[in-house]
Amino acid sequence: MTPSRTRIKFCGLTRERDVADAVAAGADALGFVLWPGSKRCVDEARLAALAAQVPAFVTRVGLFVDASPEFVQRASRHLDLLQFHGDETPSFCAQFGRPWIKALRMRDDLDLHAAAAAYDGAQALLLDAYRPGVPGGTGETFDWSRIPASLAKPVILAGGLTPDNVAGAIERVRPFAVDVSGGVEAEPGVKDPGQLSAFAAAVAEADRKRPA
Ligand SMILES: O=C(O)c1ccccc1NCC(=O)[C@H](O)[C@H](O)COP(=O)(O)O
Repeated sequence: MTPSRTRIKFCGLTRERDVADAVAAGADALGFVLWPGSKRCVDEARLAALAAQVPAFVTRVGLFVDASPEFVQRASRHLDLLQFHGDETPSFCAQFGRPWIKALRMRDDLDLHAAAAAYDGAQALLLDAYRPGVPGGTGETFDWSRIPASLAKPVILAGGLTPDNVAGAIERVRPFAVDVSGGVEAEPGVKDPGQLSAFAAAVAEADRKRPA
């Protein structure tokens, strides 16, 4: 499938004003980190408040890192899509009967074709940088040439994207969507409205230059 435009997911939102700014900038999806080890973590009450502010047709994504099934189940009341960022198995991810995606950290030995086959129930694979001991939000890029031109699942490209490098990433990878957290922040968990708009503008510009 060749999408007509690159979707945008802004991740790690913690504040109402950032949700409003991200939607105004043109977000297709907003990510809420539900892992207590993150500076961007929101608790269930914050999640409920932020999720209630998201308009129709903008996807509310919850990020989990090896969470308990009970927690995922409870949080999913406020979510449209589940994103699993830890060592969750395909059957763990599928047990909630909700749409889900799997984040894969690009360790040197990761076989993407095998992962796409294993996680065949996923709606997409989110490819992120690998740093030992850090499940996500590293602010680091990885070698995009490792992503095959054709994969059995749509690719969401993440890891160290910024308004300055996202156009090159789109040109190189042609992902279904791009995901950014640190590259549009003033500090962890605090988005910068100018960076959100600049990122969305860079994506739109890259799409305009994309061959038909
Ligand atoms: O952002 C976090 O703190 C985080 C913690 C644990 C798991 C995932 C986390 N973020 C996941 C994301 O989807 C980020 O957007 C993605 O890793 C890219 O982050 P960045 O490199 O900062 O753009």
